[in-house]
Amino acid sequence: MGEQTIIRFERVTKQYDNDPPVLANVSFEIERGKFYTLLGPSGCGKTTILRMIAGFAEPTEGSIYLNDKLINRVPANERQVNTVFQDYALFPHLNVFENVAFGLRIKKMNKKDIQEKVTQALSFVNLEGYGEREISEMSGGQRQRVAIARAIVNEPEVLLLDEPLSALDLKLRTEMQYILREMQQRLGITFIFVTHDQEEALAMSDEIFVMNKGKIEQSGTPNDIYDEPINRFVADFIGESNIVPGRMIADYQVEFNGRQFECVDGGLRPNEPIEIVIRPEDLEITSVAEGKLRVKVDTQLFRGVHYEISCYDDSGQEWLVHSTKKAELGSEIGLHFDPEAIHVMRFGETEEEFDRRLEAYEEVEQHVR
Ligand SMILES: Nc1ncnc2c1ncn2[C@@H]1O[C@H](COP(=O)(O)OP(=O)(O)OP(=O)(O)O)[C@@H](O)[C@H]1O
Repeated sequence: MGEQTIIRFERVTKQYDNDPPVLANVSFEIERGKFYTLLGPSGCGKTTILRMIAGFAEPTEGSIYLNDKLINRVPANERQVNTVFQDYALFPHLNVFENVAFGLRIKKMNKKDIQEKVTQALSFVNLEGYGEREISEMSGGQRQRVAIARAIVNEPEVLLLDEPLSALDLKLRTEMQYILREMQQRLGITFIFVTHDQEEALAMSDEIFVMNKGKIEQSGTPNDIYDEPINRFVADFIGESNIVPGRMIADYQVEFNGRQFECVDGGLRPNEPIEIVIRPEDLEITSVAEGKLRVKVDTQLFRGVHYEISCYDDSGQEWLVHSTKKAELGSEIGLHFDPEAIHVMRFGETEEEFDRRLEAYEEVEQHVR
């Protein structure tokens, strides 16, 4: 375990009754002082991971370590971990100050220290001077900040945030994203943030775990995940992509659309079936003669910063283009892209599907030989 590791999951499985496991054999490490995001569709197991870190649920199998200590059975109140919930879970009959002071009063801290710590926590979330307000007098965004102040006042080592922004409107949500990110950097606390919003994850995180059906499909920095998705599930979930089937010819050479193209990816076997990803913003509109692909423009939407243009090639494959240039509906155009724009993925939506397909592929290979 690295020096920086604060939390470690080792082959953790969580199963309720005889249902299929909601988490299956999950292993990962969380480093101190970073902003992590668990990203994935509803029901993939994000909250289950948070609940196990907080101590509200126990793993069925496997081990969870906090600061190198096995904590599978350590009660929630003995962990240096605090949670901010989606519904804030504030006490409506207490004012802002008392909501934030609650944990400190339970710890029987003296009055002067409580005053100092609560004032500091409120100023961290830009709510200085709001202590005497009732919760009912606070807006959604302000309540969210009270909930965060209540969590950080306990000086946890890890702060868990379960979709804390999902009840806010878009403008407030963006504002809170800045506040949270900035606060995490100032406090240096490890944040583990749960969301199903990929833009939020990309904007805020040092590291993202992309989850699907009780597994982590891929972990990495926002750039890694966006630029180098490992499979179709991740590519589809993070941003918009053109995903087409193809074949590896050799290192740095792929075939798709019946033609060969240079790329910068290698390391896969010649002839291996692959899928290639090209992001819509990496496709450039040009003349048919100059384009690497020839397509017909089908629809076009103005999105403010760019046009979102849907085109089809002769084989009926759709190509989505984000372009600052406008195209003419129904016209034939060329699409240009650089070798760096081609990202090669192993074929199949998920790792499991990939393994099944590879087995089938190897069987066919043996027959051919
Ligand atoms: N106490 C429980 N008993 C039985 N099944 C449960 C229990 N808690 C969670 N589950 C199931 O575990 C799965 C994962 O739930 P979890 O809340 O971790 O998902 P999630 O990714 O956080 O989803 P969401 O984004 O909708 O909150 C779901 O299918 C859920 O129904």
